[in-house]
Amino acid sequence: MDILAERPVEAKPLLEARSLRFAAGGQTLIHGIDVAVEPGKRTLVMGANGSGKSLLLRLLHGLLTPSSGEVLWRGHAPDRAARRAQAMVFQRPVMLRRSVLANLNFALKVHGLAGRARADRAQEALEMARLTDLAGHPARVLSGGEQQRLAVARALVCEPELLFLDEPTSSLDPASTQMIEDLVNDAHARGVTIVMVTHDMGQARRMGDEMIFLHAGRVAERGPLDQVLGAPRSEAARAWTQGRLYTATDH
Ligand SMILES: Nc1ncnc2c1ncn2[C@@H]1O[C@H](COP(=O)(O)OP(=O)(O)OP(=O)(O)O)[C@@H](O)[C@H]1O
Repeated sequence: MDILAERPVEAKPLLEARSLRFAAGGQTLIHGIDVAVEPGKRTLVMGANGSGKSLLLRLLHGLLTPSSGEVLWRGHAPDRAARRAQAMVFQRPVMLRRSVLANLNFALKVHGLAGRARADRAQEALEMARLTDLAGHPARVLSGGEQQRLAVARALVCEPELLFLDEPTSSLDPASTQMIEDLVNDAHARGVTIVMVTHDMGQARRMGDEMIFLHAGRVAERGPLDQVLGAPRSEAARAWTQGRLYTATDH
């Protein structure tokens, strides 16, 4: 018998950070981080204010250039196709001064879709985000919850393989949060890999497969969410899960 065949197949990371460091204003803010994002998983990034969560997301997505180290997409430097396979949703949605539908159409146009295919895809996205009735409204007059639904729909409409979300529900009420979580979970069920920053422990338990816990620009802990929350090894993550205050200057 081939003993190699009995070994579990290791999933290759979709995205990897190797010795990622970022400095600005004479300060090192991200200190040589190594992380891997597994395909098809929902990886949550948690940690205190200022621990570097947004910076890490921006570095992984290629919006910031690392001072040293590298980000790899399927083991290689990200090319144009890799960038097109990723999308990001920010804490505060940035809407074009156009209608809801035009915001979706614009994203699809940039992605190279035209004609019937574009119209059909935009319609599906409207339905998915429950925004069909608001299709003709200026996007900027929508409520915060509706804008964030549009932002998630606009990110998903081009069918990314990887979706980054930076605290997408931090200013939303429970009903709006639920709708965003449903959109993200539906995308995940269709195979989209998720990397999401959240401060919300309930959301982490509802949505996380893997956890990266940052403390002062370093990875304090990472692993399966149940393991990190159930038996945290680092003091920073332990304090967090127990609801204790633990400041960035504690070590
Ligand atoms: N361009 C920059 N120049 C200098 N300092 C920066 C820059 N961007 C971020 N920082 C600092 O880096 C640290 C990490 O910022 P980051 O936004 O990643 O934190 P965070 O973990 O996302 O925090 P929060 O939970 O408050 O959103 C902060 O102290 C921030 O002030």
